[in-house]
Amino acid sequence: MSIPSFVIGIAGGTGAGKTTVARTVADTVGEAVTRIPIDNYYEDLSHLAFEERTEVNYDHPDAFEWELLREQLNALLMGQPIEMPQYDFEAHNRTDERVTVEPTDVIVLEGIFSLYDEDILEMLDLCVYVMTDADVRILRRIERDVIDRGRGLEGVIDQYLETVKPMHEQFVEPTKKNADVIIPEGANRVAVDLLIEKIQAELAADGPERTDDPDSELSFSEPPRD
Ligand SMILES: Nc1ncnc2c1ncn2[C@@H]1O[C@H](COP(=O)(O)OP(=O)(O)O)[C@@H](O)[C@H]1O
Ligand SMILES: O=c1ccn([C@@H]2O[C@H](COP(=O)(O)O)[C@@H](O)[C@H]2O)c(=O)[nH]1
Repeated sequence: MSIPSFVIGIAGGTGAGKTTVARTVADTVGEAVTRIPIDNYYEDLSHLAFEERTEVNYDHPDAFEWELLREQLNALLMGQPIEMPQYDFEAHNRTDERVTVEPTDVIVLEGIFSLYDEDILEMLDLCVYVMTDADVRILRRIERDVIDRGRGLEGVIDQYLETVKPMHEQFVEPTKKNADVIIPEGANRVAVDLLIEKIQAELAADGPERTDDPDSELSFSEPPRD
């Protein structure tokens, strides 16, 4: 088990390429990286019928359970495992399942509001905003929502115009000012390679032999963050 030493937030509009960037980083760097999708922290809406859940504004910050996200991120930073909720986009709801996530050296927090909450910003060492034009994002989203998230074309377009676009302009896009790095177009190879190099440099600076095994001569402990 590790005490995370480097925490990255990856924000950006829907379809910008956040998940693709985060997955590429995690797949390349390997098991030192844990990916935390903020989508897993949408409020539990089990008290609503499916039809009512389709009417919810999922692009407003109030749609998320911030307290749980702060608490679980904080626990990881203290070296404690969490029981991360899971989200089902087809059902518009959290599932009953929880997945145990052990802390690793690098945490990647990814989602439209990764750079929104002041307390979470305090926990991030590197803030990334993936910036992709709105027309490209909506085209990507139509394809993804229809193929992967069980949606109809008309519903995707209505939702985009009624909530996704206005909330993006009001709440998501302004968080770009919190970014240290802006990645154009999502899976931008040059930018993603630089991000991976930065992470590998941070890991190397922490020591290649790093371990928290108390029986190891190389073991060490770090004080929890403020
Ligand atoms: N640079 C890129 N060029 C082309 N397609 C991309 C690029 N980055 C991401 N995509 C594609 O766009 C879609 C949405 O990307 P995703 O990472 O899921 O976006 P987000 O997580 O920001 O909603 C996916 O099908 C992904 O393969
Ligand atoms: O039940 C739900 C929950 C969320 N959404 C939409 O998902 C996107 C955020 O995910 P990305 O991977 O960043 O696109 C957000 O824009 C919500 O509108 C949903 O449709 N239903």
